[in-house]
Order: sequence, then C-alpha cells, then structure tokens
Amino acid sequence: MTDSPAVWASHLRKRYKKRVAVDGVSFTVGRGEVLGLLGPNGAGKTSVIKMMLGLVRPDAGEVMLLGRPNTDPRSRERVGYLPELFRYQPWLSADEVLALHVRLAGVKISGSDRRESLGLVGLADRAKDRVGGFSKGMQQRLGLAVALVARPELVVLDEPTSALDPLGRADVRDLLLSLKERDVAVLLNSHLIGEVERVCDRVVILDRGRVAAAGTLPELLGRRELRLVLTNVTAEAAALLEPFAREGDHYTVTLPDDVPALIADLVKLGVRVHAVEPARVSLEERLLDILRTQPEEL
Ligand SMILES: Nc1ncnc2c1ncn2[C@@H]1O[C@H](COP(=O)(O)OP(=O)(O)OP(=O)(O)O)[C@@H](O)[C@H]1O
Repeated sequence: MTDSPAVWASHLRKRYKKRVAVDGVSFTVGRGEVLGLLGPNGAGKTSVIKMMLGLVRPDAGEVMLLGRPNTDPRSRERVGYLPELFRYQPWLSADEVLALHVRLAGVKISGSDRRESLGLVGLADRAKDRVGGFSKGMQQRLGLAVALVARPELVVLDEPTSALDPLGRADVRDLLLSLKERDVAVLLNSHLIGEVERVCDRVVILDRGRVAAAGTLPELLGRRELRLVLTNVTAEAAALLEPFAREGDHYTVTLPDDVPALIADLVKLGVRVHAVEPARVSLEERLLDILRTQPEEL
C-alpha cells in the first residue's frame, strides 16, 4: 500500500444549507510530499480537510488515505492531525496529553519517544506542566507534538503557526522539512504564503469551493522576469524591452534567453544600465493574480 498516494481525494462536494462550501475538489498528496492548501477566508479549505479526515460527511466524492477508503477507521491509524481550533485538556500535563493521544491512536510509543516529540516542538522542559497554564503558542506547539507523536505517514496541519511567534514559525518550517526527509506526507493549510512557498512541493489554490489553480511551485510561478534600473531609455531601446512594466526608472520585462545580449544592445543604444536582477513572481503575487482573475460567479 506504500505505493498508493498519501491522499487521493476525488470530486468532493459539501453544501451547508443553501451555501455550497466545496464544489468538486480533487487532489492528491504523494508520499513524502508537502502540499500547500491556499485560498481566501471561506474558500473551503477546512471543509476539505474535515471531509478528507472523515470528520464531516461529504455530499459527494471519495477519499483514500494511505491506500484505504477514509470510511475505514484504519485509514486514519497513521495520520496525524492538528486542527485549526485546538484545545487540550487543561488539567493534564503536556506528557499526559501525548500519552492519551498515543493510547487513542492504539500505537506503542515509549515515554522517551514522547519526550522526543515534545523536544521537537520546543517543549522538552514543560513535559510535566499543566496544559491549562500554557500560552496559546505553547498549546499550538503541543498540538504539533500530538500530530507527530504516533509516527504518522501523513500529517494534516490546519493553520499550524497561527499562534506562533516568528521563531516558532521558523521551527515549524524546519520540522516540516525534516518530515519531508523522513518521507512523511504533509497537507498544510496556511495563510502565511511565504511559509507555503518555502516548504511546499505543490500547491492547491481554492476559491469559493473550487480549485482555482494547482501545480508545483515552478509550474505556478513559471513566469520569470528580469528587473532593470535604466536611464536614457530612447524609444528605440524601449522597443527592445517590449512588453515591459515601468515604475520610474524601474523596468520589469519577461526574462530573455540571452540577458548579456540584451544589456549589450541597450548600452549600444546609449541606455545607462544601473541594475539588472532576474526575479520570479512571488507566490503571493501569483495568488492575488489568480484570485482576481477568477470569474465572479462560478
Ligand atoms: N458547520 C458549518 N455550518 C455552516 N456553514 C459552514 C460550516 N462550516 C463551514 N461553513 C461554510 O463553508 C464555507 C467554507 O468554510 P471553511 O471553514 O471550509 O473555509 P476556509 O477556507 O477554511 O476559511 P478560513 O481561511 O477562514 O479558515 C464558508 O462559507 C463557511 O461559512
């Protein structure tokens, strides 16, 4: 079963009363792949995650988790989940919360492995402290430890860094990269686009319940650009740059095959070249582009 994808979701659909929250969403997450789920508020990301994990019943569609239909409880044995809204038993210590989840998962994980999980999320010295006294960020770290403790093959993280400080976010990024190295698949729902851009192999962009775009980062960000700072740009030189976007002396053009040749031609025409910088559209720019060009009524 290890050659089946970690997640295979096909044509998921969910309506809440009159509101269609998810409308025909399909995607896969490969083994060891980190898939980012992006989209504006209310796009349907959490609904997709909940249907995927069997927490919400879809109106239509199917899901296979780690090679088993998600209607089979065994499909979730090797799945770790950090929900968007988390709350752990305030009267338990961090270690007791982990021990409880290990028992619920029905796996054998030793006390030292539990401590290792707490160490991974920076809570090693708080194992015996009651969760009720934890800050929100510490509770989120604990949630990550809960998601990881039972050695999952798939980890589903719904906004895992919403309560974390910048250092905590960097820790989570490292954690995600180490999961990837261990061939653990990750589905990451995050509004922090920079985070998604840094760790995800592939991205699915949802808008109003539908997949607006999907692909690897190079596929989504394919358009490469060259940014130049130029003065003395004559009409003849400008023709060489077409099509371009201009802000003052800053010109953005499609990346040409031969950058030195373009620069040499510009210089020959008397243009003064102050800076040349190849650039790629950021995921944020691309996301806004995609969402703005979506038809109003889908
Ligand atoms: N239990 C529910 N009852 C009624 N409507 C719901 C329920 N859960 C979600 N919805 C609706 O479904 C739509 C999608 O919500 P969902 O929480 O999946 O979006 P999201 O992309 O995760 O949003 P956010 O980024 O704000 O967390 C929204 O219009 C929401 O109001």
